[in-house]
Amino acid sequence: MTLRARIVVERPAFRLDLDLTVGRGEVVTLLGPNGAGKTTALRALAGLTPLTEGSIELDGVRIDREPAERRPVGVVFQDYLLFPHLSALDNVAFGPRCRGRSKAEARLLARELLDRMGLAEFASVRPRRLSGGQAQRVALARALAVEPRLLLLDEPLAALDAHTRLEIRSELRRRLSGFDGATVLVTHDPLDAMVLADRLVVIENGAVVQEGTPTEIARRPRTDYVARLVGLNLYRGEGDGDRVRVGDLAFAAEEHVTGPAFVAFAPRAVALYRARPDGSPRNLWEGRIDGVERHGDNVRVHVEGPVPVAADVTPAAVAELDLTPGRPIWVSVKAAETHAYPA
Ligand SMILES: Nc1ncnc2c1ncn2[C@@H]1O[C@H](COP(=O)(O)OP(=O)(O)OP(=O)(O)O)[C@@H](O)[C@H]1O
Repeated sequence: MTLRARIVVERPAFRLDLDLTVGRGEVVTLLGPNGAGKTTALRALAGLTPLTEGSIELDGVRIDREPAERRPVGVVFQDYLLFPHLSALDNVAFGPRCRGRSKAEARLLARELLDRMGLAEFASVRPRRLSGGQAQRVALARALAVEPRLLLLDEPLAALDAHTRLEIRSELRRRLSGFDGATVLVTHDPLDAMVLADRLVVIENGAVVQEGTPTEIARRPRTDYVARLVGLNLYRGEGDGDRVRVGDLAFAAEEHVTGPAFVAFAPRAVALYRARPDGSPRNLWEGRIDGVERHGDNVRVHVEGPVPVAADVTPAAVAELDLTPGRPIWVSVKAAETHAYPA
């Protein structure tokens, strides 16, 4: 493990108590409602908030007694906090300079990083002339410039508009997968969490309530918050432009994707049938009822099969469908309600 931490921060009306381990190259997302303690945890890892108790080890070495600027940690803040009066290049070169690199070395390193982020031609541009996505890449380059072994990102997509967000989300995932240290990311957006994380750690009121891969968490929520949060079926597969293959299934979706792809749809987009439906709707397969539970005014049906799926049906439909666990059932999802995007 690269990062091994026990983070305890006490405040008059709040206590954060968190065990966190993150492996090499792993992206762990801290997910939780407002006030859960996510930012506090991140700030404690960065050395910006003191620990009340606990310790933080990176590659077996304790870093929690080191001041922030001595820790091998890179941080991307929510609004990036780029220095407005410095060019993109100097923003990125700032960290290495502070850590004792010569001006020429720091600028060389910064230039390489900006190149890697596809920002070579923006090196001399000041932050206010960058788009949200570009500013985020500069902030990521700046965090990586100190050659961190731990990368921390606080709501890295929050400053972007909804349209840019989709694209930047996939791009950020690719960039994070190229980093071989440990990454801890904080968000309260479930889709960001699902897409960006190898593993989710859900925190509520300063404590971990659930931990696992996005699929595990989505399949078996343990708290109302998590259940509401993951109101999505989500799979990872391979797109051929027309369909996205997930195991034995090939999903037709609204969007066309080639290469590694996610497929997502809401449980309310899923229709269930006792017998194979007439015609040949796309995205159709046979499964077996795994479980049934109340979900707001509806009933959530879990179906096992080639992929596990959650379907929301009305109480009236429940009677018609005979939802006994183990019973075979046909599942279909409209392509128009199925979303695909690059993984
Ligand atoms: N500087 C501070 N002094 C005192 N209390 C604070 C301070 N910062 C945060 N808190 C409190 O600590 C708790 C955890 O806050 P924190 O910002 O870590 O939550 P969060 O999960 O990041 O929430 P959000 O998603 O709203 O950013 C909250 O009750 C908050 O009011």
